This record gives sequence, C-alpha cells and structure tokens, in this order.
Amino acid sequence: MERVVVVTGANSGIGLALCERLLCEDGQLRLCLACRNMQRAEAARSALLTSHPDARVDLLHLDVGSVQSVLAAAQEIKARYRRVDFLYLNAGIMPNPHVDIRAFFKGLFSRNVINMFSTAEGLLTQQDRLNADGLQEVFATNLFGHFILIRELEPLLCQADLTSHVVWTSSSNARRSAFSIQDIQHRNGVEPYSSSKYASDLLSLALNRHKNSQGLVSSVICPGLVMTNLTYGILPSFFWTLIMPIMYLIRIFTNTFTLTPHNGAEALHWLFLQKPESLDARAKYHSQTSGLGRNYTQPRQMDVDSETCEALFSKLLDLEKVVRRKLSEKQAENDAHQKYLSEVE
Ligand SMILES: NC(=O)C1=CN([C@@H]2O[C@H](COP(=O)(O)OP(=O)(O)OC[C@H]3O[C@@H](n4cnc5c(N)ncnc54)[C@H](OP(=O)(O)O)[C@@H]3O)[C@@H](O)[C@H]2O)C=CC1
Ligand SMILES: CC(C)CCC[C@@H](C)[C@H]1CC[C@H]2C3=C(CC[C@]12C)[C@@]1(C)CCC(=O)C[C@@H]1CC3
Repeated sequence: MERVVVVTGANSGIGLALCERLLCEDGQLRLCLACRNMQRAEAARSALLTSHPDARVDLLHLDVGSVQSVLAAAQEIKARYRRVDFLYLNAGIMPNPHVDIRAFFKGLFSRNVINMFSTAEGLLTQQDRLNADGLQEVFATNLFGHFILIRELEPLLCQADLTSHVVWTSSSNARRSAFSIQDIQHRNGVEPYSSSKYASDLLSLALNRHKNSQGLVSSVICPGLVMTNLTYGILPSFFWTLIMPIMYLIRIFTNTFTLTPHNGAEALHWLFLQKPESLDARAKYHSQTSGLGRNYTQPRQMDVDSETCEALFSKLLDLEKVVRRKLSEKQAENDAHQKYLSEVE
C-alpha cells in the first residue's frame, strides 16, 4: 500500500531536505508539498523530480497563517487521499528578529555560553503583528493553523486499523518562561517564536493524550541550528559569511549545530523509520551532528506538564469555535452582499 506523506513549508530549508530524504528512503511514496508560494513549490517539485524522476510528488496550496486557506487545503487533501500516514507540521516563521548584542557578549564570557549558542536564550526577540483573522501572526502560523489542519483532517488521521503520525518541527528555542497560558497568542511579549514553539511541545503531548486511542500519534523534533532562509533573516548575510568558520568551530563543542538542512532533517527522517508505539510522548527528538559530521537523533525529555497541556488544548478548542463563528458570519455577510448586488443589477 502506498504511504501518503504531507509536509507543510516544503518548498525550502528543512522541509525540502526532508522531502529529498524521504524519497531516497521510499520511492513509492505519495508526497504532498503543502506550500503558500506555488512558484517556489513548483521549483521544489522540479528539484525533487530531477533526482527522483519516477516519484509521485503533488503540490497543494496552503497558507497555514490563514484559517480559510487551511480549511480549503484540508478539503482538498480529503478529496485527494484516503489516508495520511505522516503529517509533517514544518512551516514556521520568525518575523523581524532582533539579536541582543550586549547579551551575546555577556553570555560569551559566562558559564552559560554553550546553552546560549544552542538555544539562543536571552538573545532573540521578535516583533509580531495581527493577521487578517485577527490572530497574532507567529501563533497563527507556527501553531494554530496546524492545529486547525489536524482538526479538519481527523477523519483521515483517526482511522481504525491505521496509525497516522503527526510530527511538529519545534525548536531548542521553545521555552516555558516565554509562554503564558493566560496569553497563548503571546500578545504581550517579545518572544512570540519561543512561545509558539513551546506551545507546539504542549499541544503534541495533549494530542497523544486525547488521540492515541484513535490511532493518531504526535511527536516533536528539534532540527538544531540550521542555515536556512529563517536563520539568514536574523543577521545580514555578509555577517553569516564572516562567522561561518566560527560556526563550524563551535560544532566541535555542541552537536546541536547541525548547520545544513539535510542534517537538520535527521530527526524528521528518523521518525519516519520508527514504530510509533516505540516513541515517548514526552520526548523531543533532536537532530545532532558530531564534529566529524555524523548525524544521529537524540531524545530529550521536554519541560511540559499535563495540567498546562490540557489547559492549552481546551483554549485552542475554544479559539477554534470563535474563529469558525467569525468566518461563517463573514461568509453570510458576503452572501447577503452578493444577493443584494444581483437584485439591484
Ligand atoms: N533553521 C533553524 O535553525 C531552525 C528552524 N526551526 C523550524 O524549522 C521549520 C522550517 O524552517 P527552516 O527550514 O529553518 O526555514 P525556511 O524559511 O527555509 O522554511 C520555512 C518554510 O515554511 C514556509 N512557511 C512560512 N510561513 C508559511 C505559511 N504561512 N504557510 C505555509 N508555509 C509557510 C516557508 O514558505 P515560504 O517560502 O512561502 O516562506 C518555508 O517553506 C520552521 O518551523 C522553523 O521554526 C526550528 C529550529 C531551528
Ligand atoms: C551577534 C553575533 C556575533 C553572533 C550571534 C549568533 C546568534 C545569531 C545565534 C546564536 C544561537 C543561534 C540560534 C538561532 C539563531 C541564531 C543564533 C541566535 C535559532 C534561534 C534559530 C531558530 C531556532 O529555532 C533555534 C536556533 C537556536 C540557536
């Protein structure tokens, strides 16, 4: 039976590297690249087909930052496929990043230096904004859009006699202290990225608690520090070129500097090969690369508790109701307007 794999944010970076690795693993896959930019998606598909001419690679328009787009994409997936074996929730943004240079130099001469380089703790802030649905953009893209996608795909993901595996691309930057259950969208802080990634860790645990019995298994990975569009956006590109030799030097001390998208996709690829029942719901699976360039996956316990994960799950269900109601009100207004226009014509 051919397996169906859907990857969000598959047109570049870690998502695209994962697709390449999956096709090397299983040439019979039905691979669906779910992307918001169809031109880049086409380019990604052509690149994949160049190295795997017989592969079955489909494209799907999906902007995870727009609830309407998620609903339309989910409809399309349900129309196209009878099953989804793997759903990789990989699309993510870090808009308007700012590096605190003073904190960086302070951290450089502290005992915390390795942790600072692996997690960016205390170094990175972002400026977020509201999207067209009235949600904080980082929360909407990195978490909520993916949550709605899972909810819409439940008929495919929760089938008797078939285990479906949902995999979140989280981060070492996910931190409990950046997240507040009173402010799940992170309206009042300056670390929306860190907050959204911590929320994905919590949500994965909640999904396992609620959906394992229905055949849905959820896992979380961290790709390490990978040089992609997202990272290049943090500092000017000439700066990265300058510090690249230093980055390879740091790799000797921390295996979390995976650097290439291929290496960063290690844990995503590793999960594809595992039996879902052998996985730990409280573990985050880290892509690691040794100083000599050997890739491996290391599980580490996440800093999550059942109470907070249940509270987040219930808040997301409430927000889903609000957003769906608003969308149907907007739809009704549009329909009434169209009716009025056709009557006056
Ligand atoms: N690079 C790193 O060091 C780390 C990355 N990560 C995570 O890895 C994931 C992949 O990022 P990475 O490969 O690094 O960066 P890239 O910027 O290369 O990839 C991000 C992908 O997400 C897509 N995307 C962004 N917003 C949306 C949206 N609204 N709808 C659909 N697709 C969208 C992008 O598409 P488009 O081309 O249209 O922008 C792109 O394909 C992210 O979740 C990121 O947070 C985690 C830890 C470290
Ligand atoms: C100011 C300079 C001399 C050096 C700055 C280095 C930093 C830009 C990097 C140190 C740790 C890095 C890091 C990330 C981005 C770049 C650093 C802050 C990530 C936040 C990228 C996205 C993630 O999800 C996790 C990464 C952790 C480490």
